[in-house]
Amino acid sequence: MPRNFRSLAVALIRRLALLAMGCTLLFSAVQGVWIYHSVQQQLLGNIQYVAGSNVPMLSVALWDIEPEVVQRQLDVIAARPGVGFVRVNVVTGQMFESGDASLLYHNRVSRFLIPTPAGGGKPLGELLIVVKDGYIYQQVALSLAGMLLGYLLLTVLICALVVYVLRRDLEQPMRTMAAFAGRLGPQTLTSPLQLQRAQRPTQDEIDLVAAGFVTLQNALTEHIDSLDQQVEERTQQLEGALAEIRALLTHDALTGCYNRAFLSERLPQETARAQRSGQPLALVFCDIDHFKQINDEYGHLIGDEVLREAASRLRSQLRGDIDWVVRFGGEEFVVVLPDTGSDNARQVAERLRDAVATTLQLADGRRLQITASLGLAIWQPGECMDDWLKRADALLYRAKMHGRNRVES
Ligand SMILES: Nc1nc2c(ncn2[C@@H]2O[C@H](COP(=O)(O)OP(=O)(O)OP(=O)(O)O)[C@@H](O)[C@H]2O)c(=O)[nH]1
Repeated sequence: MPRNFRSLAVALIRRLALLAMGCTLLFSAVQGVWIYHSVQQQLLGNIQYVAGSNVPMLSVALWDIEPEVVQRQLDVIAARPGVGFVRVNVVTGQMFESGDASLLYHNRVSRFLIPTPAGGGKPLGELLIVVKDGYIYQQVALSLAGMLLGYLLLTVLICALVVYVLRRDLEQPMRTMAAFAGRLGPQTLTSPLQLQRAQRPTQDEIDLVAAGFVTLQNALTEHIDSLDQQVEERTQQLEGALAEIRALLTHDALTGCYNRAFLSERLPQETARAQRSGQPLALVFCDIDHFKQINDEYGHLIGDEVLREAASRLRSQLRGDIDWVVRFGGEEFVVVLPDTGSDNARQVAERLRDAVATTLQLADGRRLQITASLGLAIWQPGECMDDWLKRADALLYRAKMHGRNRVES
């Protein structure tokens, strides 16, 4: 988890809580004013009622001059909720009080005339009921506290519900997708994304993102497959090119025979093997007769064709996987015959001479007679490669001297 990570749910809850707090304060202020007025109205209504029910009794008590009764009645009124102080001013100058007299100067005062019991004549006095403002504030505070508690509970409930829905429908699937993306690698690329969400008839944003993931995954898989295919194709091309390069390193491009580099590497191996096994090893030096004349008379392209034809005819007479032919240079070929003694080698050399000696029919209708001279030398144990080649070359020279188209051994 990154250090600066902050969950969406937490961020949302913080904002929701702040908003709820702001709204609660605003509503509370409005509600407070409204509650204050309604409590005040209710209290004044109560005082009207109290006055209405007590003034007749006070009137009788004053008329009958019963000060104890008047005082007792005032005490009853002063004990009522919201009433702070009560006073009766009698026209005779007498005064009765109950409650906290200091409230008289700072609080709302309701005044009621006390008529005579018969109702006629001058009033007997005046009843003053002082409302206790503290009582109103207390009532307002109580109502607001209850309301705030309600708001708080509602906010907590809403936040809990939001957290639950966010966790289940947003946070968990997103965490699963993040973990899935984090685990993605060549081995896991084909493993499906499993969100484990309940089946719903509708789709939401998470489903869209998950579908996008699957599309991306498929595209990646396809891309990697096509890359694999390209790599395979390129590898095959490279291997083909490498095989060609290897063939060029050991083969002659014109005739397809082995080249001299191959001869230098392979011939010592053959002599070592012959040394170990005691088996004979023969070498035939073969040279096309009057090849310069062929070139001069028919051109180099025909000369090349003659070389290709001669090489093919030489190869056709040999054991494919045992004997081998080298283009030694120009129109000279070296044929190596492992496990071949002098009699057999002589027969093979004659066969080679016979195969090469032919008349070629050219495209322009002309006919071209070709022959070859051959020198056959059997390897002598301990003999080095150069000496052996020189011996075969000397025998070839002798075949040329003795009239060409022949084998000397
Ligand atoms: N067309 C062609 N000619 C080549 C190639 N390599 C060498 N030659 C030619 O082969 C000829 C060999 O001639 P020489 O060495 O005088 O031998 P020759 O004419 O065959 O005479 P003898 O060997 O005595 O019968 C030269 O003219 C070379 O230019 C090649 O790859 N293609």
